[in-house]
Amino acid sequence: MFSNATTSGAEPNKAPNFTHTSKYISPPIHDRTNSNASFSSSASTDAPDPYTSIYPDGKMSLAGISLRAMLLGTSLGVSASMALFLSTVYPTPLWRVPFFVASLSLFHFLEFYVTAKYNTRYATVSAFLLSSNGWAYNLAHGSAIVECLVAHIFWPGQTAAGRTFTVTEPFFGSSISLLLVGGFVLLLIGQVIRTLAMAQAASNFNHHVQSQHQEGHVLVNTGLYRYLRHPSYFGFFWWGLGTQLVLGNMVCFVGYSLVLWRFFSSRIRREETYLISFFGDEYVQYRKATPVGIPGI
Ligand SMILES: C[S@@+](CC[C@H](N)C(=O)[O-])C[C@H]1O[C@@H](n2cnc3c(N)ncnc32)[C@H](O)[C@@H]1O
Repeated sequence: MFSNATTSGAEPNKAPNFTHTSKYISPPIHDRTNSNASFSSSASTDAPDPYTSIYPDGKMSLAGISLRAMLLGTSLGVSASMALFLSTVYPTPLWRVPFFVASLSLFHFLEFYVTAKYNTRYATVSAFLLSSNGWAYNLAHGSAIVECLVAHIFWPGQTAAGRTFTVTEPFFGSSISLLLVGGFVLLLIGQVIRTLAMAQAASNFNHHVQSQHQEGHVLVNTGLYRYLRHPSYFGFFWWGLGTQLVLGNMVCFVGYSLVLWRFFSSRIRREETYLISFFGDEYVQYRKATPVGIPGI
């Protein structure tokens, strides 16, 4: 589901170097009052380009961050409104598609927001996790939308979702299915646990698996980490399956289960090899005492 760009343990994440002196470093605030200093198209070549990164590695583009935040916020607002409209005013099972888009928008926004709040030095454009997951991730979500649309257009009333909500049933009709409730619960619990885990691990959390012990990286075994040894993966796994139950997708539910299980199984194996090399017996004992919460891992 994800490409090596995000999953590779070989490449430790590099935080932007704030002390680096380069022509791309932002000028002092008072210089910005001079129209030639930065935001004018006629700025000198030494002035930072407001549309590209003001940081040396190009990843912490403030323009890129604000653009993504605005697009995700817009997508969340529009799709959540559509889901509400299609489930109440004009009831159709297809409310599930905009609901899924709203969940995805919220997920990616929270990835960045929690990083910015609790692990600020890694709050780069890539912290949105929008592009680093690769084509397979986008294909998975695209397939989920297609399955839901195709199932409801060609086999209305025949799918797991369609049996629950026909076009004449209101959103909170009498026949809310266990699958739908289960999907909502998984999605909600998954999102909350993923977000809380990132906040609790704070600077010890990194979207890229670290292969070298960084200064200040300590073993987190309190909070959620006391009960689950990979709570953010636990959250992501169950959130992903929850989305497919809410969509009523049987094919993608099986596909997501297999792909997510394989992904987290191999990622956890690799991550734990590094964690044992960082923390030795302390991690071995922690691993023995603390479950993952994903079946078979
Ligand atoms: C994407 S984060 C995932 C953290 C954890 N696996 C989870 O699911 O919550 C990956 C980084 O977290 C670090 N990490 C994982 N478990 C940790 C722990 N218990 N304490 C400190 N760092 C941890 C790893 O070294 C890796 O660089």
